[in-house]
Amino acid sequence: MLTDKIKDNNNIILNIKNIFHKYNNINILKNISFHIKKGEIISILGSSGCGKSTLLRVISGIEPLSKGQIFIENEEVAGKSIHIAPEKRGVGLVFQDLALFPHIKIQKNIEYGLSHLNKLEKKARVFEMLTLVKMESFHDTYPHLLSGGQQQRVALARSLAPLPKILLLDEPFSGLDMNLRRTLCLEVRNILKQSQMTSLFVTHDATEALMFSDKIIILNNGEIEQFDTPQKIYHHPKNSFVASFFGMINKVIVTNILVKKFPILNKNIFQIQDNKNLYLYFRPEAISIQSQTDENNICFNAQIISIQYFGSYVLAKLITEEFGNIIAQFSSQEDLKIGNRISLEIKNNLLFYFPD
Ligand SMILES: Nc1ncnc2c1ncn2[C@@H]1O[C@H](COP(=O)(O)OP(=O)(O)OP(=O)(O)O)[C@@H](O)[C@H]1O
Repeated sequence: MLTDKIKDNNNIILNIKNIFHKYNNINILKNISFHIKKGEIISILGSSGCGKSTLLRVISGIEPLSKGQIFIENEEVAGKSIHIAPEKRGVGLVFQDLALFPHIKIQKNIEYGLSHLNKLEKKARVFEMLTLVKMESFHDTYPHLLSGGQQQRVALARSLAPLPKILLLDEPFSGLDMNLRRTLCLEVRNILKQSQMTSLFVTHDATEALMFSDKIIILNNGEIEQFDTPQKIYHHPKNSFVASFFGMINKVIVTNILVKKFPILNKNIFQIQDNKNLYLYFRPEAISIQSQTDENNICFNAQIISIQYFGSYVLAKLITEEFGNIIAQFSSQEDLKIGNRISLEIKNNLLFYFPD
């Protein structure tokens, strides 16, 4: 209905329309379009140099746009002959190098950016933000006396204090050790959800993107490969680039011999053109020890040639007649030994097919 559509449009906080950005005449961002609704947390995931930070800089206004349009709450902030200054866009920023002022206490650090409020309002806002990030007892402390994770929480409180329309986070956890990184990632997600803050988060860590986001943008060489929920991106990747982004993946060429052996493959691949090689992809965890023969699954035998232990799971290198050498993930509770012959299966819905 029209009223639903209008409501939906009003819900859009950031709208990016066909944007391009060039450095030294080289296109770094190429025809990027997407939008973010109120309260959504979106990640931009991509390898080093693909343009993630450039995209954030263009949205914040630190970099001018080469072409296209950017709207924040329906106001055009960048476009043909329009460039609203960064401080007037209502955008909050959180970077890896926190940029807390070292010589002033936490309370004053958070008050920075609240000059439009009176003394009482400032105090109330600082307390509210410190409570949100569970740092209220540290208001009278200097930044250098806090741990890395605590400093990052204060930096978040400072960016949230002016109540920005959208928060841009550029690899905010990358300076921290892995355990703290994962814990803080979930904590920050809860804080952002609690405050209904619309957020755009840059990372090159696939697990972090899966944990943190409502939706993920996969960026490759300045272009969007896929924009979808973590579940869809992981289980229904659009192409081999996206499928390969989340850790190890097995890749096997589809031959007539393979299709003859596993007729179920034929059912799945009818849409593929004849003149292109077609590859079958499956993740190590898609392989499981066969419970019973099911013609809808791919069932095969393998011999274990090596086992790598990771605590709760193991990665086993297998040799198979059908697929050559492949990698499988099993629970470390399984009693597996090098040289064992095992019967395995891959569920039909865990197979991907892409031309290459
Ligand atoms: N100021 C600049 N002048 C010229 N080229 C630049 C400038 N800033 C970035 N680039 C180039 O633009 C491309 C994209 O850089 P960007 O920093 O956006 O990548 P990124 O995806 O954020 O990478 P990383 O994950 O390593 O931070 C890179 O090739 C980089 O060398």
